[in-house]
Amino acid sequence: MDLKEKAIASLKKHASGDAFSRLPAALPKASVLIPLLLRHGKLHALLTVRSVNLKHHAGEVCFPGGKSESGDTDETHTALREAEEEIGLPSHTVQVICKLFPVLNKAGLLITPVVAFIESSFKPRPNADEVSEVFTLPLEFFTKEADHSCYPVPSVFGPTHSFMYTDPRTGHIHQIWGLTAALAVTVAALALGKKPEFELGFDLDDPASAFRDVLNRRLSKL
Ligand SMILES: Nc1ncnc2c1ncn2[C@@H]1O[C@H](COP(=O)(O)O)[C@@H](OP(=O)(O)O)[C@H]1O
Ligand SMILES: CCC(=O)SCCNC(=O)CCNC(=O)[C@H](O)C(C)(C)COP(=O)(O)O
Ligand SMILES: [Mg+2]
Repeated sequence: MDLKEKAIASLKKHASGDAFSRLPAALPKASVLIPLLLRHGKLHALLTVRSVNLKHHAGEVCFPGGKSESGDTDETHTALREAEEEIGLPSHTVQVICKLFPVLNKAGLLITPVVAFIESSFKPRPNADEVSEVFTLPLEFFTKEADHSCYPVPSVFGPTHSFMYTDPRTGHIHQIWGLTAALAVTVAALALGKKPEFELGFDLDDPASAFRDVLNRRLSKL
């Protein structure tokens, strides 16, 4: 099996399917697309920098995504629609792999991560109202200690991860932290089948129970 097939097989084992379909329907929903691609023989992930003019998370690094709209058929539709709106990613070129367990953020928004492969030749067209920059980086970056630190503040799993990534193409330094870092670390560990050099916060052999526990703990506090 090549790198991409291995990643797909491994990620599919952790698909949440409809395991969370009985959650309160009234919860506001959002989706993020975690776009993976092959570049120079390695798995990469695509991230965006949010416009400084946005009301929420201005200037922060995040995956393409956003809130569910009434016309969306499901969480995957939301992720693909948002990615098309924000970075001009044509939905029909995307190979959706799976949905992971949703995460409930502090604002009570239920966020479903959708993992997908995109074409290596994809050229982003950022919508300047929402996205100021798009960059890709090797997925294994999120398994290394070198540019990683931890804040002793609880995030999705364990402490809050933070990474400083210097994009060799632009020289820009990007901080990736909080929810986005937690999702990136999770997908890197699952897709590469590799334990990070720092504490992951869940058992790589059985992430589904950790994801379910986190969600149930958050839901019980609603
Ligand atoms: N054309 C536009 N110009 C400015 N802001 C926009 C916009 N389209 C969407 N937004 C805002 O961008 C944020 C992200 O949208 P989305 O969920 O579609 O990704 C939302 O704000 P809030 O985060 O304040 O709700 C939304 O209102
Ligand atoms: C949970 C809060 C944090 O972790 S803040 C830390 C760094 N910022 C992020 O990880 C961005 C988190 N926010 C998003 O990904 C999006 O705002 C969203 C998916 C929650 C909603 O999308 P929208 O585009 O409507 O803001
Ligand atoms: Mg958005």
